[in-house]
Amino acid sequence: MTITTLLNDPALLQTRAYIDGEWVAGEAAANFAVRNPASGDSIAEVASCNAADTRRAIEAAEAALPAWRALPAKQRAQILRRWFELLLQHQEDLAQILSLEQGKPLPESRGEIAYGASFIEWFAEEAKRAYGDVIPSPFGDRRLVTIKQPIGVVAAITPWNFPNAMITRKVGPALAAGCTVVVKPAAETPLSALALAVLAERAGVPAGVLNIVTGERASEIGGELTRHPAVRKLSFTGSTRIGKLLMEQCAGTVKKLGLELGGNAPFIVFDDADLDAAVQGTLASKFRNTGQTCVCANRLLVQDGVYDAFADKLAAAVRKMQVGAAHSGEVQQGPLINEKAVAKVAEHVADAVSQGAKVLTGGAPHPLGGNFYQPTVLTEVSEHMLVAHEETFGPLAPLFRFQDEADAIRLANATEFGLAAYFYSRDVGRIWRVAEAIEAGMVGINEGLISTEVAPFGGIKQSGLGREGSRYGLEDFMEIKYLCFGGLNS
Ligand SMILES: NC(=O)c1ccc[n+]([C@@H]2O[C@H](COP(=O)([O-])OP(=O)(O)OC[C@H]3O[C@@H](n4cnc5c(N)ncnc54)[C@H](O)[C@@H]3O)[C@@H](O)[C@H]2O)c1
Ligand SMILES: O=C[C@H](O)CS(=O)(=O)O
Repeated sequence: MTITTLLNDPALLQTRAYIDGEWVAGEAAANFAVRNPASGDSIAEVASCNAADTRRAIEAAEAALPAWRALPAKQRAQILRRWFELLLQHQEDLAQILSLEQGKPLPESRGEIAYGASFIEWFAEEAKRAYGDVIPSPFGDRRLVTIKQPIGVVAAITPWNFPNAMITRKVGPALAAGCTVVVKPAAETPLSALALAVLAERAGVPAGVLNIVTGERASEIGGELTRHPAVRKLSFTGSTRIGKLLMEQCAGTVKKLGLELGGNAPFIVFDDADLDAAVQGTLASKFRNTGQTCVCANRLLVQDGVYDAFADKLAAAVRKMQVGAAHSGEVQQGPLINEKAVAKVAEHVADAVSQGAKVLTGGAPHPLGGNFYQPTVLTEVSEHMLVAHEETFGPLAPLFRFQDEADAIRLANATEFGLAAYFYSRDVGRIWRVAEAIEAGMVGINEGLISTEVAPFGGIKQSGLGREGSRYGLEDFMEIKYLCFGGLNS
């Protein structure tokens, strides 16, 4: 299947990098292959950029900054609005591209395109609300105000698991604030990023305001983005390991940081929970994107009295899930992104079983082979197992037992991560006690799907810094300037 036969608008399939409003092959005129994770087939050959190309992109963003930041916010908002409308008009094509290069089922890809577009819509509106302050002056001869100004050139480095939304969740507020951006998408999924740039160009985003630097040499490109003095902020979404590395690299030029990192979400089922609702919440939270989201339930903590009933209900629901390639028909679980991801799931299952866990369903690679793994439920899992401390990032639901509320909170918080957490209870006192005690940036209460553009997305502890989306998201791309007007009595 060739990708262009799937598209209504084949021009959305770009394979060159986008620098200073030009589609370029890159200095070395080299390419790298983008592959379909369901089959391993090459989908396209994409420009492989190097440090020199990255410098050119940063210089283009720097040159475009004065005019873009000087544009009245309402005009920036109008351009973002047009981009949002184009994203929705081309939702099907963008979803086809996304499913082919990332593997998620088409309904999930359509959902991601709508979710990604919602950030552009939201920040088109927020652009016009970057308010300052008038501060009551303690001085008779002075007046005090603050104004908000864009941080400047932003570098954005994004992951493969949401190759559309993780870019718009950064570029939306950055452009709304008056910043210009250089994006380095994951080498696994550059086509979605390039398609976003095609539509941004059509929407009227000026040359140099948005740049897409594609390539498989992440450390070379990232080295330039994190050390170049013209870059004033790095916005990174990815693993905690790489986030820490990039933090260190940014220190030399004291860049502002936005970090959306790894997770290890607890999903707590109390004995007063609606078990059917908890099962649906688990399917939504644990198995979305075949378990490859940062906010996936990673540990299911189930109170002793309902453990067996919940385990049986969950296993029955998981067994019904269809596994297959996105374009093979109606499936709920796709392939993992690569064989390394499959190996990690297999390692977590083998480690747990070797220490006494039981396989209730799944527990082995899928008969389809390749990057497909059976959706799996393990019982009798304990906190000494790898799956208790590491983010699995795959279709594995490990069930831990707990006795009481204090035990649940202790287990839930026994991690260096603090991105998302979930719990099911119908006791209002318990809900408030647990919601306040749990160490996470976002908490789903009787709900497994919590992400939306209107709410602050982000974590605490080693899950990151800052928030994306919501009314807070624009602040993360702005500086506050304090103005003191003196001499009023002279
Ligand atoms: N908190 C969030 O919002 C969020 C969202 C999605 C994914 N994640 C996390 O990301 C991880 C999975 O995504 P991943 O495998 O793409 O993560 P990753 O950290 O390996 O890669 C993320 C991005 O960083 C780039 N990168 C890798 N090494 C680099 C280097 N040395 N210098 C510069 N760039 C480099 C990659 O090319 C990619 O673009 C998981 O831990 C997941 O929890 C977090
Ligand atoms: O995994 C990355 C995304 O942030 C997940 S979500 O779609 O924003 O919940």
